[in-house]
Amino acid sequence: MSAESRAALSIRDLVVELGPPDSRRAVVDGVDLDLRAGRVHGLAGESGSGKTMTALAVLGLLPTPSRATGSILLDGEEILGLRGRRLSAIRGRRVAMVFQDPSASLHPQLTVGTQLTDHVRRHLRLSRSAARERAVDLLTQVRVPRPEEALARYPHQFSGGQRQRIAIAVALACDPDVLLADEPTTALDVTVQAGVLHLLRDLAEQRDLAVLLVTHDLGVMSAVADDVAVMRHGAIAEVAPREQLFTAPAHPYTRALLDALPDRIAAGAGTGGSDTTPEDER
Ligand SMILES: Nc1ncnc2c1ncn2[C@@H]1O[C@H](COP(=O)(O)OP(=O)(O)OP(=O)(O)O)[C@@H](O)[C@H]1O
Repeated sequence: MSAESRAALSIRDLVVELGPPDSRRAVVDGVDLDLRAGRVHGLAGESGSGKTMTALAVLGLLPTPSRATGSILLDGEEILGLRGRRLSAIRGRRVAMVFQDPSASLHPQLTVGTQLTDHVRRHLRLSRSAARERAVDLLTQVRVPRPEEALARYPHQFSGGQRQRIAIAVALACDPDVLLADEPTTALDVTVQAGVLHLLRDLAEQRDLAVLLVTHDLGVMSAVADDVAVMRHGAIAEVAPREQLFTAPAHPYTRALLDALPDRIAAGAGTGGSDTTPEDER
């Protein structure tokens, strides 16, 4: 625990090894990371550095065969190694995840309304009308235009940016404390990326949500992350507040990553964007 508020999620000495016991390979090798309520924590690093495996370990979603050791505390409670009902009680309810491809979280043959209301009715035991009200409220929060009408539509009837907003609404349906977002804007047009990133930033603040934003793109970090951890070869090379990381990187690897960025981003200008849904996402 630090002098500040206790971390919503605290990862210590996480080691993830993939493969059968006789040929295990460590892809995460001693990661320490604290996620705090109301903040966006960036996890950057090149492809294959172990960012996704770190996030998947939190939710017990690692590929098999694999082994994860260390500690992952959710509000002080150990969740690494949980299985069955104890894991289900956490996955999607207290810790939720959105992926690069929103289709991974959305059922193509169910309306948005059904997906949102089924989820909250099952987990929160709400009446049909209360669940519908909550679904409209969630779609409003993620800034999907005309939320009442959106409930009756199917995922393919929305643009990629809107689909990702809907996937975020589904992830937030049970009011989790922690949201893991793995490359949530990588598949989107540059013009709509900024809107989704700013949405994550606002949701963290408004809902007191701890967000882990996994991306290989430091430009994305410069737009929204409060703190940035840089990962390399399965370990954290450096963690720092965004400003500090961009202006005075301590680790040579971070400096090399920053040197490879266009000047506009390295200066901390970010990817721009606004708080509203851009017209071309509608
Ligand atoms: N299903 C899998 N089976 C075996 N090895 C895997 C599997 N998924 C990932 N790996 C390996 O684990 C290592 C870490 O991968 P991980 O996906 O965590 O990296 P990453 O930093 O998220 O990269 P990227 O940005 O490319 O997703 C890589 O060497 C990768 O090849």
